[in-house]
Amino acid sequence: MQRPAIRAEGVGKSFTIQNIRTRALIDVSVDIIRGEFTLMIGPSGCGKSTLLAILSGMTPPDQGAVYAGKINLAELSDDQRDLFRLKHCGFIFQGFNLFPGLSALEQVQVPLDYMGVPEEEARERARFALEHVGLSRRQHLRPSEMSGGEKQRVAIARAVVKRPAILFADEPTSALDTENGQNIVAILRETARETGTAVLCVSHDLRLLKSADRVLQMEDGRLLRDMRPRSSTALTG
Ligand SMILES: Nc1ncnc2c1ncn2[C@@H]1O[C@H](COP(=O)(O)OP(=O)(O)OP(=O)(O)O)[C@@H](O)[C@H]1O
Repeated sequence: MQRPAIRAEGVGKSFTIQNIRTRALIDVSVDIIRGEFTLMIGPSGCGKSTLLAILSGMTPPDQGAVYAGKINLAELSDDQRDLFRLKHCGFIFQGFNLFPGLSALEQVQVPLDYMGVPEEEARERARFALEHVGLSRRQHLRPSEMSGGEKQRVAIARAVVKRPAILFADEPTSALDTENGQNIVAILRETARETGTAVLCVSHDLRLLKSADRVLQMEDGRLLRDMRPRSSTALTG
């Protein structure tokens, strides 16, 4: 049975700047499934980042609901949504967002420290997460001593160490060459398969299409198509 980690229902979002209103999202309904690598594509400005921000509880929608289980994120306070993100969401960004002064092992431990996990357990879990991304031997290195691909793998380890229900990746391969990019995608897919995490990846990189379990295509604030490339079926659109 397909279990959604998060579900948007009739979500709408607009931004108004200098009296000009932009409808970033229009009546978007979608569920992101556990254990799947879902890719979200679409032209610049079509609403991908806004949807990602709403699904992760970073931004509240103007209309609609976002369910994590029975909890509607749209009804939570800012503090409650912050706590939801800390406990249940992992994030990976194009620019890695690592701390310059920390070793790989320390970077991965940071979220566990915030969550109050005891030091020894945090260290053990961080080591295991670095092993998952193939960096056991490089755990003492700082970002300046690592390649782009290695830095992104540390970022993945830092995101998965929390055992999040959902992992959001925003353009995770755009700063990497083909080989490193493919390596990162393989790790993200494996993470979904092995841990049951729902991985939602926003990307312009169409090379990722062949690795995705599911592809969501957006256009002008709407979800245009919902496809499963390997089974060649379009669920909608
Ligand atoms: N904070 C904001 N204030 C005003 N307008 C915004 C804001 N965030 C997004 N928008 C507008 O909403 C629309 C959707 O933007 P969004 O960033 O979600 O698109 P995107 O598909 O992620 O684009 P890209 O691929 O270029 O990152 C755009 O027209 C954008 O200008």
